Amino acid sequence: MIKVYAPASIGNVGVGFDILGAAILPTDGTLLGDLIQIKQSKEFQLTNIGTFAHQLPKNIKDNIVWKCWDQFCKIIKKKILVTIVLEKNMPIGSGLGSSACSIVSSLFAMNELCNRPLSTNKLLKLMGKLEGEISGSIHYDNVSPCYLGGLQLIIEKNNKISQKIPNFKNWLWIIAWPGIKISTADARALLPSQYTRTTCIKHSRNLSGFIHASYTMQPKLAANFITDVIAEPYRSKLLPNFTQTKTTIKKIGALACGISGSGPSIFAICDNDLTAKKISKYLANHYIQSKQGFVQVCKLDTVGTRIIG
Ligand SMILES: Nc1ncnc2c1ncn2[C@@H]1O[C@H](COP(=O)(O)OP(=O)(O)O)[C@@H](O)[C@H]1O
Ligand SMILES: N[C@@H](CCOP(=O)(O)O)C(=O)O
Repeated sequence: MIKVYAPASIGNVGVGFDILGAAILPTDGTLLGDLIQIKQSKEFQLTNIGTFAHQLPKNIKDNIVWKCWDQFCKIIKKKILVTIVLEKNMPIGSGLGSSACSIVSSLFAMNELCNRPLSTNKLLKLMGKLEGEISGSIHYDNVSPCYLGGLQLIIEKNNKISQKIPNFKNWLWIIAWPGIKISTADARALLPSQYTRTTCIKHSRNLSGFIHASYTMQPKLAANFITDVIAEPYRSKLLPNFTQTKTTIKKIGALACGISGSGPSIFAICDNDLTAKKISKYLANHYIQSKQGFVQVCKLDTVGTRIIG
């Protein structure tokens, strides 16, 4: 039996719509991600457990884990019968890469069980394909950091899908899931198909400036480039009191703040524990909308998906 853990992720990271993603790990050691246990068996079985198992589709063939198993077997041209236990710890429609956690953990686990017939690149390509089937269009900014860890820049060039970029080890990434659901597909449908030249220039300056500041180790400059002119202007209305929350968090001392993925989770970045505590307290008291919601102080998960048992 193989046990695999796949971490939560922040898609877009504010400044890189669809092409920047960060894997995160709570500083208190909480495993904020999905777990998959897999072993070969006489027939295919999938059991869902965990806090958010009740949110999963009732029909087994609608569970993305079944789709991953089915497509993996088709690619390797062998029907490998397995028993899978999915520990669904990530809320669906959270903006924390919930579908990516299930996609990456199940494909990673199948590939390990079958002695890695697929290369890293082929596996990541398949992950992106399955993510696209769920959200309506392929994007790698959740599956790539979830799989490979760290801060991933989606390049899709020279037969490479993504590459890790430098990060600031003293950055703390505070995430808050308010306890409500926003479908990625719906949030993507909200975005315009075209942007003005001014917006394109602003976006390219922000993204290239962030990458430049990351490589030249200028944290304050990097944080100042974390501005979303692509998705936030259209999606912020879906998030409860987003504008007020963002303004207050910045006043408390956040270096940057934005929508995590397609929302409703938000993320804030700071560089010290005291500010992280103040931001967390504010979010817990003002952004959480139901008892299911949560706030976590995280660091970047530099490892990504791994075998834990
Ligand atoms: N194992 C799974 N984990 C997450 N979502 C799943 C899974 N299996 C099927 N789904 C479906 O995929 C969709 C995921 O929605 P999405 O908005 O992309 O979530 P997230 O943004 O959290 O990844 C939902 O309709 C959900 O029912
Ligand atoms: N780039 C995507 C990211 C979606 O992240 P999720 O965690 O909400 O699935 C987008 O913004 O649509």
